[in-house]
Parts: sequence; structure tokens; C-alpha cells
Amino acid sequence: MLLTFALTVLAIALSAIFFSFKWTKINVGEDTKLLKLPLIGDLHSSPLSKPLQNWDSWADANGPVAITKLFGIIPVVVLNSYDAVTELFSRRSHWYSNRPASVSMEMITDDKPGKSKFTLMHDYDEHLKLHHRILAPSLGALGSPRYRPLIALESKQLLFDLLTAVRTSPGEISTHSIFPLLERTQASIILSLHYGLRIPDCEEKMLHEIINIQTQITHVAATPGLPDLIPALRHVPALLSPWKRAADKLYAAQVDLYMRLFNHGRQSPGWNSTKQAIATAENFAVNKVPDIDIAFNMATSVQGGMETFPRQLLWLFTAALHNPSFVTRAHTVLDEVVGHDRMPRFSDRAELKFIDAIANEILRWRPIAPGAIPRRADRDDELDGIKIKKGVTIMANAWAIGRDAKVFDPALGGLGDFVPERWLRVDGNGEERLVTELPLPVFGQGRRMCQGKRVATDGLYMQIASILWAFDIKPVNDEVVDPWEMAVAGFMTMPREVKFRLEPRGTWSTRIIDGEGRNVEEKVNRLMGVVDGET
Ligand code: HEM
Repeated sequence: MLLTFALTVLAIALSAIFFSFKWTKINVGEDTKLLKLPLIGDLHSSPLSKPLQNWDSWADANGPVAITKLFGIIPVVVLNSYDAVTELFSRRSHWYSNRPASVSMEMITDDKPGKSKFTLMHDYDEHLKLHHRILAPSLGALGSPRYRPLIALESKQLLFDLLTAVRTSPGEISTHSIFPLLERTQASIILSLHYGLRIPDCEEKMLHEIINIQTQITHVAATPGLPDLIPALRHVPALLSPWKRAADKLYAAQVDLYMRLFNHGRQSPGWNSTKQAIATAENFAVNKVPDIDIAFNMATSVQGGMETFPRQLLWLFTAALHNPSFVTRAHTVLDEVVGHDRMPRFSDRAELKFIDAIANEILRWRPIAPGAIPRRADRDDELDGIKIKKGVTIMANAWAIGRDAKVFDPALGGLGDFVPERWLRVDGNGEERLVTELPLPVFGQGRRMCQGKRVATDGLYMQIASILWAFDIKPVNDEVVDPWEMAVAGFMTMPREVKFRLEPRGTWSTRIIDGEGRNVEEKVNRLMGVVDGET
């Protein structure tokens, strides 16, 4: 009891110091050092509205492996080159496949150190391997193509929703106003496939319930709290600990939501990832996997797919306003391959390499998680003469790796510029091919890399092809867009609000969208194996 009391007093004192420090920093003006990005924080002194502006010069000055101290106390190793990240996360993956300890993430899933129910934060042990195995049949090379028909149908509704927005309030189109439409599209794809749960419109109550929980979790993951600084605080009982009370409340809300979703998946007609996960767990696990464990495994995947994708796609509009020449080329290619009588399809993909080149360039140029999701070193090590201490946090700088001149040839276009052509090569037969050997660092690397990469790249192909087939993206009043302007959301960066004009490319495109973009629900139900009249 005495220990508890002492800890609480210490915590309150530290909390006061911590928050007064944060408050003072935040109120000193735009261009001073501020807490902006998780981990990257204020290391590189960029202005608040352009949080990555000085990140390139910081990485250049500090070399491929940089050791820095967050708040002057917490050491962080930043990997700024593809060679460095490949050496540690792929070749030495045995010691670099765990996340830094996150007491808060363990508290909000009511679990022990390294055992967060959230797959993303769990240590790489037999249990996590089982989680990966459970997801693989849905998200891996064999499973992910199942998503394509659904991605294609939801992209049709996306065009219909965008057209409706243009018709109802043409002057209001902006990255902020269309974000909910992109968010609905991705949520519907991911939730239909995980639980057989379609999201027909942006107002759907369940959509907002899920987003609300996800936002709270990302906030906890990206903003270390006092129990992360003083792990013993996790043992203070709820009665005395505001952190424990808040964590218990969030855990209870998650259990309630994830179990409802899990049961929906189990009971829905037709195939979905929940049913697949239950079957895989029965086949491979030595002991029965508790439902709650599978429910959190699904929820991690859902959050991975929903939070990232729409923010990444939003950069398409900024890129188009900043560098319209690629849109002109995309229109020419789409007109040749798809024409004006139908929407783009997955079967066009081999001839629409330029669309995949645009998708890859968006992921390279503006990786939404510029510092990826951090790892921890599990032994004392050394790289390029830099000593890495066991337990230290390691960050793969996806932003810098996408600008690594040893990997991406600057002769094909400035590495800070948006140049989709760098992803195309003419082979020995004179055929243009998509370059697949270059890395996409935004998905991470090694054993903990993104499990949903295929679903994400398939979605980008189809949604970019559909949007550019249907619309022209033009500036309002010749306004010049500054692509350095970004907002920070958890571990992610997204474009600041930009107004633009979304112009249908012709009556042919509006006619087809009006015809095919309505009543997607019925087709999705058929696809998902829902008998007419049932849901
Ligand atoms: C543009 C879209 C996406 C981006 C940028 C992205 C990015 C990431 C990153 C950076 C990681 C951590 C990688 C590492 O530590 O090396 C990750 C992990 C993960 N992602 Fe994604 N992701 C995307 C889409 C998706 C989708 C569509 C799904 C599923 C449907 C998904 C599921 C997951 C899962 C389950 C993990 C956890 C892997 C682990 O910790 O072992 N992601 N993602």
C-alpha cells in the first residue's frame, strides 16, 4: 500500500513536469521546436505546418544509421538507407522483429509485457506466428485475390459518391470533403471481407463506432503515457490509477465491439476472413484459440487496412494538382485500354502498368507512415561502426529510404519529385514493364512487414484507375499546391486541406457511373453469398 502511494505521488509529480513541458513547448510559436510526429518529434526542427520539410537534410547530415535522443533522453536509432534496414530487419531479423515495449498498449488489451492482444504490438513468438498464419489465407498471395471483385464493386460506388458530391456542391470539393468517401470505400471492402459486413454509406453507425475506437488506440500507440515511462504504474489498482481506469474502459469497449464483429462474421452467410481464421486456428493451433484472441487478430488487420489506405490515397489529389502531367498520360492510357464504354477492371491491369506506377510512386513520394512502426533491438549490436544497445528503439525511415539514391536512380527524376515513370522500364523485347524489384518502404520489411500489402496495392490500382478514368483533377483559381503541407494523425501524415475541381471527363463517364455505381449493394450481397432478402 505504501509502495502504491509512493508510486502515485511520484507519478503525479512526473506527470505535472511532463505536461507543463509539453504545454510550454506547444505555445511558443510556429517555427520553434514542437512535438509533432511520434518518435521523429522535433528532431529536425521543421515548421509545424510542414512537419517533414527538413527531414531530408536531417537524414543526409546524419548518415545511414543515426543515433539520436528523443527529448534529450530516450535513445532512438534511425535507419536512413535501404541497405541498413535490409541488414537489420531482414538479415538480422531474429533480433529486430519485436516492437518497443508499450505498457499502455498492453494495458488497453489487458495483457502482460510483450503479449498485447493487438497483433501489431505483440512480440514475435509462437503466438504471433499463429496470428500471422491465421491472417495469411485471407491476406497472402493466394487469399488476397478474393478481395478483387469486391474492390472493383466498391470502387464503382466510390465514383458514384464522388459524382454525387460534385453535383450537389461543386465548390466544396476538397481533400477534407472527399476523405469520408474514400474512408467508406475502404472500410466497406475490409469489413465485408473480414466479417461479411458492408458499409453502404458514410453515416453508418457501425463505421463511426469502429473509427472512434481505432482513433483512441492509435492515440495510445503514438503518444506514450506515464505508465510507459514508469512501467511499475501498470500495477497500481484502478481505484488509485487514472491510467488503469482509462485503459480498462478502452479494453472493455474493444472487447464489446470486436466480439460483436467476430460473431457477425461467424454467422454471416458466405466466406469471410473470420470464418477462415476460425478454421485455420482449429487446424494449426495445439490448444483451442480463444474467440477473443481471434477477434483481436481480426481487429488489428481491420485497423491496419482502414486507417492507412484512405490517407495514402488522398495524396493522389495533391500529386495531381502539383504535377498534372502524369494525369494527362494516365488519361491517354486509360482511353486506349479501357475506352469510354465501361469502367476499368482488374483484367486490364497488365496493360495499365502506368496506373500501378502511379500507385507505387504515391507510396514512395508520400509514405503515410514516414517512420513506419518502430522495432526494438534484442541484443547489443553494431552496424556501420555505430553501436546499438539491446532494448533500444529502431525506426526505419521510410521517407529517407524512398529517397535512397543507391536504390532509386535520380537520373530518372529528382527523388523529391513525383515521377511515376521511375517504376517503368523497357525490357530486351522493347516491352514496357512495371519495376517490381524496387522496395516500397512504407510497408516495412522483414518478418513484421505489413500483412495487407497485396490488398493495399490491389486497392490502390483499382481506385486510382477508376478515379482518373472518370475525372479530371484541376486547381481552383490556378492555386498552387504546396505538397509539403501536411497534417499529422497518430503515426501518419496526410495532406493539409486543399480545395480542387473534380470534373467528369465527359457525358460518357457520368452515364456509366450513374448506371453502374448505383445499387452496388445487391451485387455485393450476391458476391458475398448473401441470399436475396437476407443480410
Ligand atoms: C496503404 C496501406 C497500408 C500501409 C501504408 C500499411 C503499413 C503498415 C506498416 C508500416 C506496418 C508495420 C510494418 C513493420 O513493422 O515492418 C503494417 C503492419 C500491418 N498491416 Fe499494414 N499497411 C497498409 C494496409 C494494410 C491492409 C489493407 C491490411 C489488412 C487488410 C494491413 C494489415 C496489417 C497487419 C495485420 C500488420 C501487422 C503485422 C505485424 O505486426 O506483424 N495493412 N502495415
